[in-house]
Amino acid sequence: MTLIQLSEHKLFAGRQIKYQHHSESVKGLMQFSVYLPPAAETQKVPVLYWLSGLTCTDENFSVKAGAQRVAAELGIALVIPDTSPRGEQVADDAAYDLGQGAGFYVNATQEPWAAHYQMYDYISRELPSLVEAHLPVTTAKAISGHSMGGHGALVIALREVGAYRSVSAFSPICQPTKCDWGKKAFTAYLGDEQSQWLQYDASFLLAQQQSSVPMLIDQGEGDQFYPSQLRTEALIEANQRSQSGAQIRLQPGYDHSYFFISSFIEEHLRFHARHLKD
Ligand SMILES: N[C@@H](CCC(=O)N[C@@H](CSC=O)C(=O)NCC(=O)O)C(=O)O
Repeated sequence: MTLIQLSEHKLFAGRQIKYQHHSESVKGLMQFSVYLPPAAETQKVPVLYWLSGLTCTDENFSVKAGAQRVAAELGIALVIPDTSPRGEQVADDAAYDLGQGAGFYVNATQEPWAAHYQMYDYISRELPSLVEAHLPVTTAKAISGHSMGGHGALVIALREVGAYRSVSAFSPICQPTKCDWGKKAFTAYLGDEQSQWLQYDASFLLAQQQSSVPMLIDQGEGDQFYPSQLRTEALIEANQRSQSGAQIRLQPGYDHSYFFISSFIEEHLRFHARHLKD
């Protein structure tokens, strides 16, 4: 599989690069961005995967989060994929919370979505293999994300036991089986059988077992989607029930935007660095 470089910018002595490639999982062209810190010029570096939220591409986090300065200092690569398959041949919906830009990081089983919406496999298997084969990175991985992407990061880290050194999330959709965003997307992508939904519900997965993956979550108390869509309390309860030791912090006054993410991204990067450098 080849990577086609679309753009490159020097940034904090490292490189911000956008790639395009054919994906076997989603059966089409995908784009992702990478930040390679200066250390990657001379050695392999660990990677933080960032999963974005509804309506996003790889651009939102790349230009709004302000993560690259600290990633440069810590010697961590950032890999920032798109949030769904794209293109005229790919099923879509007029609403912002279904279809292109809203893949929910699941493997769809229902038509017309199943042909291309295989985002779980793309993020958890194909993309790391591609990145590790073509870029100067080690196999040490962490994962983080925002909102729909926070849901994706938590579900992937909880299901792929041992694959990620740490997981973090900003304003994650904690219990998608019980909120309007999740119920709409899961009905479309996975069908009406709700037992199929639970494999993608972080609160359900965390309640089932004591998780050993270090986990940090920040939720703004001024978030317009909190608590109705995000259901943070379900994750807090699951964390208590399973005694998993996740840090789940409520941050007074912060909303759902990238202003919140940029306020705490440094703490998340330093949290991941501690586990990636072990
Ligand atoms: N357009 C919608 C809300 C869309 C939105 O807020 N998207 C968030 C993620 S929400 C959960 O996944 C986002 O990251 N937007 C991109 C950005 O750069 O801020 C509406 O109007 O309600």
